[in-house]
Amino acid sequence: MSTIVLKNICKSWGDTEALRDINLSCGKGELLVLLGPSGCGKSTTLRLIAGLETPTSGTIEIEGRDVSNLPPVKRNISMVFQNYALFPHLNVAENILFGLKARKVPKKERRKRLDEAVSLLGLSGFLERRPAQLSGGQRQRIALGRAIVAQVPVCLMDEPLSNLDAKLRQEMRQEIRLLQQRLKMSMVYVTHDQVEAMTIADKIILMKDGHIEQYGTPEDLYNLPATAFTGGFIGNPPMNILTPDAAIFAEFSTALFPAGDTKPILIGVRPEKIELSANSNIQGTVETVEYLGADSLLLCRTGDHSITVSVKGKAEVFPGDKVGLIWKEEDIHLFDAQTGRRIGITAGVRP
Ligand SMILES: Nc1ncnc2c1ncn2[C@@H]1O[C@H](COP(=O)(O)OP(=O)(O)OP(=O)(O)O)[C@@H](O)[C@H]1O
Repeated sequence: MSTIVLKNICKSWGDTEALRDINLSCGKGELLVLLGPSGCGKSTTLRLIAGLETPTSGTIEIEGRDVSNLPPVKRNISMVFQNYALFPHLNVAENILFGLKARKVPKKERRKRLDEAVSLLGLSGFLERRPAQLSGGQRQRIALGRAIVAQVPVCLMDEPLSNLDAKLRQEMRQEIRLLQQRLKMSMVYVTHDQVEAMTIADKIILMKDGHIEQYGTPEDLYNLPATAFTGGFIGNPPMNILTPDAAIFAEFSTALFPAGDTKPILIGVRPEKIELSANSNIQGTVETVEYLGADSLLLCRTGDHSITVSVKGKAEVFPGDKVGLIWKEEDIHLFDAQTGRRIGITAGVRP
């Protein structure tokens, strides 16, 4: 059974249409990531689930109840914000327990839940400190502590790691994932960072301009992007999206030009599927080389395109070098140039 269900949700402010006909569900114990570029409507969707905004139309169900008209406190959810929303004058223990006190949970029960959260999060040495005396990662743990002691089945997270440095973000996202699994929480997690989404999600909802572009597992979005936008958003670095030129058609005539069909297309090729080859019609000039340790990223100019190529190890090429580029037919993703929609189910095959 789904814990959270949104049906036909629309949200506008005056002329600004933030969300258009959003339908989604988050299964019990599932971590659902809302992903997309700035302004696509992720936070609005989360705030609607939390009850911090009201939909213009549509309904929201949590654990089988229609909560569309209920205030946040009646929705049985916890929420973790980007800025942690901690009280500066309260110490760690008081911050964690604030919500429970407000809900008049008995003192003994509060103590028990605090002890559990503190040991789960490794905060035992810090209980007397105030937020200003803690690092960003420790503050984020307090915000998580609050969500844990609430002991509610649904937790909403709005960009919870964006104030942390890259290394801490990586550690904390694993911590959040482990906690979510251990406590069997249903979680909706907002981020604009596709690496974060790919690494922690059971399912991803990729949003664009107030609608859902694609819904699926991280593997679905990586292997079978439904649109050129998804291809260009998922992957690190993202897929190259190219308008085929004469050289690409010459190299891949059978895959791209089935009998008589001349509909304008785009092709998508992942940087890690491209190889350097002396025997290719697709010739380019290396513009930049970035050595990352395990692999190197090359930016190559070919005709009107800049193509990103990911090469294992240290690439023995330099800016200005002429290179040939090649990839396998089955690694080509075809998209309709007008709609951006994927053509065919299997990459490289047209219907
Ligand atoms: N209170 C508001 N009044 C008017 N427009 C709003 C309001 N809140 C959000 N919007 C608009 O709704 C759209 C979606 O905003 P939202 O904050 O949900 O996007 P987002 O995907 O979370 O972006 P970001 O990653 O930058 O936080 C934007 O165009 C935004 O300007």
